[in-house]
Amino acid sequence: MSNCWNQTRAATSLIRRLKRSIINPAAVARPRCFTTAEGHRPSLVHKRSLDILHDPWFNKGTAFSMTERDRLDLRGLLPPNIMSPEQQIERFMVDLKRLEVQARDGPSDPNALAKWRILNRLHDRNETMYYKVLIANIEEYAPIVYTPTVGLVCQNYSGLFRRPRGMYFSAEDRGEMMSMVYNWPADQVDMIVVTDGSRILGLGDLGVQGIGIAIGKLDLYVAAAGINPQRVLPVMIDVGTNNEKLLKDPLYLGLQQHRLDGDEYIAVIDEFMEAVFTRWPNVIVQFEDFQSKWAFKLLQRYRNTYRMFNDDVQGTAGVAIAGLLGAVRAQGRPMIDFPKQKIVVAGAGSAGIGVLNAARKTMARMLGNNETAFDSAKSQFWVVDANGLITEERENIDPVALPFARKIKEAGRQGLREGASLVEVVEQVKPDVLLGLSAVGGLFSKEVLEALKGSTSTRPAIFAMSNPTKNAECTPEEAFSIVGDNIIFASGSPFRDVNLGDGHVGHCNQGNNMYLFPGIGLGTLLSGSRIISDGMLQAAAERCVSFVFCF
Ligand SMILES: NC(=O)c1ccc[n+]([C@@H]2O[C@H](COP(=O)([O-])OP(=O)(O)OC[C@H]3O[C@@H](n4cnc5c(N)ncnc54)[C@H](O)[C@@H]3O)[C@@H](O)[C@H]2O)c1
Ligand SMILES: O=C(O)C[C@H](O)C(=O)O
Ligand SMILES: [Mg+2]
Repeated sequence: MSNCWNQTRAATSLIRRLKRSIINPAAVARPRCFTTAEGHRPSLVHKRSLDILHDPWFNKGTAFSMTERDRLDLRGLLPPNIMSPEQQIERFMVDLKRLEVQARDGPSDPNALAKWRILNRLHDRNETMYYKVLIANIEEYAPIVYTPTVGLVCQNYSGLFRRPRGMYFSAEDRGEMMSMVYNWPADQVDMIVVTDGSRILGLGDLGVQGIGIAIGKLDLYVAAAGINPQRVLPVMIDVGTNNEKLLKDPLYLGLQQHRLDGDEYIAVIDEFMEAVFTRWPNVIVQFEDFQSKWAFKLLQRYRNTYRMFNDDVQGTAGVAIAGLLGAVRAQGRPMIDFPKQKIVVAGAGSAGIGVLNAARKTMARMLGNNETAFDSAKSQFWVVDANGLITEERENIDPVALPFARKIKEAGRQGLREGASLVEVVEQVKPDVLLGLSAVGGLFSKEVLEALKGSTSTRPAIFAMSNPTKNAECTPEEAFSIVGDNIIFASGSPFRDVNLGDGHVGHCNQGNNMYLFPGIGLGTLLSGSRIISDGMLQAAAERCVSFVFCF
């Protein structure tokens, strides 16, 4: 819910300066013969000649000085004119900016994939320059290296794959992971983002191609939290895929078998966790885009033993809390009014339930933090999934959704029943907030938005948080035109602000866990905490609120 990259950058650059030796890529592991930007901290490089030019961690391309060229056996391997890093970037940006002549970037940027390719090639040959470009233009290129373009990249990954990035552990590697983990060249890894590709954004099971999401998340760890790019590791755990199209595609790069399940599945993830924490005991592992069925189970299984968290469950929750509190403020009410908000949530998966749990805890704290407070907080939520309103009458209810099932009598008094449709629920409840984490594009239809006009709030909030762009529950244009100019709007993927006429702007805030997960990782790294506790996540969410401007 924030357009606050500037503040985030200012904060992280401050931390970076304070903790330079830990997290500044320029200051760590630089080869002895290189001159760093600050001109200090030499470090050893054993490579010579073309091996250096082909190593993205050390390659400086045309920016190698004459002395460096002599020392590293590079003389004659590069054009003679030595470029400054600034000139190199200028030359690169000419190439990239050419794509913006015909089309400005944005949610439906037709050149997004072409831009991703150009940036990815730079990432492959010169990491330092890649991150300089990304950090300097983060607002512009986050939607390219991250959501929404990363979704398209994952969908097409088998075709786009050129050079490997990160590690792949597959079901075929059972029994081997403890030794495989030593194939990674870095002796220190601070951050791993791991996925099993089972629920990539709102795009479903993309199997091995889901590694793109781990790469995109780690790009933000480097660009927004200043983590050393040599100490990040994207990981794909390939236990197969249930995506029939991929299973039939001869060019698909992953295991062509159905997903492992049950104990077999857990055994693979257990082996992976043991292997990475044996080699890098201080690493932090972010679980990303695991289908809900496993997201909660794995979080409970590991969270008290390993330094890990689940971004979709816990990162999203923190950002949503920041947005929900920001909305209360934008309604002109004191934050303490948060427990009075009526919230309809569409989607009861890893993200929806994560948000509900955190919102309930936050409300309960505001109400006195006792059993009664905890109980009365849950009465503020109405949860609708693919089968409609969730009540205690629901058969085979998912245990994680059970605490939010409405009592059937209570629902009846409101004119609602088990399985009531989203329109009916919005009509009857008249919520202050309508929040979507359903992965269903267009779910907030004209009828649903019309119903929200009856909200008891002067400024109803609509959070269409599903990704990527086409999966958003509604667009800001639809929300402003149907519900009215006064709404508070946020989306998971970036949209442009809406021109409301007469010089008025309908602001589209962004509600994406990218505003939190880099801070969760950085905070854990710097604090040295052995686990990532609820208290830490709550503190992170509260910090995030202070950066939020909900228009
Ligand atoms: N903005 C963010 O930071 C952020 C963070 C995490 C997830 N997400 C997005 O949230 C979406 C859901 O993620 P998830 O992990 O919870 O997925 P999931 O598949 O586990 O859950 C989806 C939920 O939506 C429900 N649903 C399906 N059709 C529905 C309908 N017609 N009406 C109401 N509910 C319906 C399903 O029953 C299920 O409960 C994805 O698009 C993902 O990209 C966004
Ligand atoms: O990846 C994102 O953009 C947010 C979130 O983690 C998601 O799964 O949609
Ligand atoms: Mg995710």
